Amino acid sequence: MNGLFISFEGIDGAGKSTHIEHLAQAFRDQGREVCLTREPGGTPLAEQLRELVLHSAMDALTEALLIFAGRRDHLLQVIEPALARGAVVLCDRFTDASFAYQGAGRGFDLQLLGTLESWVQRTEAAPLRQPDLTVWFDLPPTIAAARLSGARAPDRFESQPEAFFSRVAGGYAARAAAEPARFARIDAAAEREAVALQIADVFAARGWLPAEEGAA
Ligand SMILES: Nc1ncnc2c1ncn2[C@@H]1O[C@H](COP(=O)(O)OP(=O)(O)OP(=O)(O)O)[C@@H](O)[C@H]1O
Ligand SMILES: Cc1cn([C@H]2C[C@H](O)[C@@H](COP(=O)(O)O)O2)c(=O)[nH]c1=O
Repeated sequence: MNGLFISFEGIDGAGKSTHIEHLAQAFRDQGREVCLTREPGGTPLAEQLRELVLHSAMDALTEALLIFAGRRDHLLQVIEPALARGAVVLCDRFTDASFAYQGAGRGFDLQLLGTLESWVQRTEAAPLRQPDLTVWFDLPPTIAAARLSGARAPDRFESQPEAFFSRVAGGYAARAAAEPARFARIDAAAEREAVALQIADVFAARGWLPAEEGAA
């Protein structure tokens, strides 16, 4: 069976974590091996880099390089081996987040991000490894902020002002417009159950899960 690489994207608080575990179980119920992972992070080394990126002050280039360094390790140690085994890789964020947060959010050079993407995502198995599907939780920043308010101590990204998240949301919209076949937009402002149904439809339409299996 072919591996499947699925990423989940959206601004902080968009609702990704709420739905990923249920999807993982739906795939397991179909007899699939599931690799549940995240970025930044996903390997011991990349988790250490995550701690730095989320909590230590640094300039935009340092931030981008650390994120892509972690991504390289994650891709080689976890994602590629899982895909080679035929597993379903469910990844909470991948490179679209770099274009949205570092590119659109911080104003970092998009061309340089493209160069890093092409270096880091070239593997023995793929000239440019990208997700087969990116589930994009689209949510206005005001709603996300309200959902997250008081929930946890904010990290370097979560403590950014609303204008930052408006730019990040615009960055995701631009990536989705550039690759409409890879992206599935979810109206994440809907009630939890309605969001789950939208996700179920996306997976059923691709024949990856039975119609009822994706709904929480
Ligand atoms: N459809 C929804 N309606 C209302 N609240 C929701 C909905 N979906 C998720 N939430 C709540 O919003 C908060 C953020 O959700 P969640 O942690 O799933 O987002 P996330 O995208 O994983 O965030 P982050 O990337 O910052 O970790 C949680 O408290 C969650 O219970
Ligand atoms: C992959 C990736 C992530 N980020 C940011 C986005 C989030 O604010 C944090 C991760 O936190 P989460 O609660 O696990 O979602 O990291 C980024 O700026 N660039 C990236 O490439």
